[in-house]
Formats: sequence, C-alpha cells, structure tokens
Amino acid sequence: MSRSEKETAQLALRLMDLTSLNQSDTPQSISDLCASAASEYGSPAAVCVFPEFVTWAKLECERLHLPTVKIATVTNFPSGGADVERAVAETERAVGAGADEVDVVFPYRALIAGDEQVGYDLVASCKEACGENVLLKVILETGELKEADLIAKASRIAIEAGADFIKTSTGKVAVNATPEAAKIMLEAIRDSGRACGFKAAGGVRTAADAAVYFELAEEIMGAAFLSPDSFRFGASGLLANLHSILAGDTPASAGTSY
Ligand SMILES: O=C[C@H](O)COP(=O)(O)O
Repeated sequence: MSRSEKETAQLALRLMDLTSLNQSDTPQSISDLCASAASEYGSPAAVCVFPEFVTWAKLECERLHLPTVKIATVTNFPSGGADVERAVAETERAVGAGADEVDVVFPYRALIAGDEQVGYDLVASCKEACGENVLLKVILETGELKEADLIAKASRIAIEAGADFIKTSTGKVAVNATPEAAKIMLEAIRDSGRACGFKAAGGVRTAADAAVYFELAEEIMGAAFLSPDSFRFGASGLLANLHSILAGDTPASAGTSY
C-alpha cells in the first residue's frame, strides 16, 4: 500500500515503543520521555525503560492520562547471557514492578556456539514468568547472529518457545535492525503459522526508515499485521522526526533525542 509521508509518520507513531535505555537515565529524564509520549498527534504504543524505572514510568503515564501507553522493559539486556535462572528472576521482578511488556535478550552467543536448547529454555521460562497478561518480546540480536540461517533458527526457536514478538536488536551493538534480517524474521513468523509479532529496533530514525519495514511486513504478512498487537518499532531517536512531519515542518534531523 502506498502511504503519504504523513500517513507513514502517523502509523509509525502508533506502532512505536518510545525507548530510553541509557545508563544516564534518571527519574527526570524518564518523566520527560513520558511527557513526550503525549502529543496532539497521538501516543506511541509503549514506553520502554530500564527495570528500575518501570514503576516510575507507570506513575508518570497515569499522571499524564496516557492509559493506552504500555510500560515495556528489558531483561537479560544487553548481554544475552545463557543464565536462564537469572533471566527469569529479572523477568519476574519486572512483572512484579508492573511491566506490561518484557523485552528479553535471546542467548545469541550460545546459539552461535551451537546450543539451541538454552535459547528455547530461556524463552519458555521467561514466558511462563510473564503469564498470560504480560507480552514477551524476544530480542534476537540479528546483527551479531549475522548469518541468515542463524537468524532463521533463532526466530524459529523463540516462536516455538512462546515468544509473543520477535525483535531484531538491542540497539547496543554495531549492526541493529536491517531490512534483510527483518525479512528472514517475518518469513519465519509467517511459516510458523503462530500468532507472533515483529519488532524492528535499533537505528530506526526517520519515517522513511519506517516505510521500508512497513512494506516488508505488508508484503509478507498482509496489511492487517501493521497493528500494535503485532508490529512495533523500538526507537529512541524517531519521535521528533515523526512529530515534525505531522506538524508539516522540516523534519527534525535524524537521531534527535526521542
Ligand atoms: O529497543 C530499542 C532500542 O534500544 C532502540 O535503539 P535506538 O536507540 O537505536 O533507537
């Protein structure tokens, strides 16, 4: 489907996990992040913050009357270690703090080393910790997996183990979301026959970047897939660009904070 730049920006806003995962984050910077989620153009699907800010972000979104904005957080992040108990404990704490969505890093180094079981166990156990009502998004770190076969394998393992979404990247490595990796992941979702969503994260900075992922998702999964239930962007530097386009201004330079 062809969309105008404004239509693309509006859709990207609705599908965004507005993210701040910086060591320098403070309660004030998270308040600012939540405040930026409120705009005349609508709100993102979620804000994504470190676990220690989940409770604070939830309170801020309530104070700002943003009932539709989910609180997402990260576990096993960004290392993607293979310690299942640790990942589960972090996930349980995040759920206990009130997270609506948990983005857990898949043990990708273990998979590269040939261990397929630990990835399955980690995802299945973290999904159990999430229960029915908390979404589990599994970050594959595709830029480190590199090979198409490994990306496809990680996708299959995560989906079979119960991932609600598979997500490309942490945003913390050299290569993050790419259309090539997205295509492999979307095809794995399609071929699984399961209801699993897709999240492109890391380096998505403009509506034009977003449009590339929309096209791929529509081609492989159909137009209905572009809903917050099944498609997200994780982005820390996309919001200002979308707001500028929606306001009819010259787009803010790519990568402007939020
Ligand atoms: O999960 C989201 C990523 O951390 C965001 O990456 P980014 O800072 O490149 O937008």
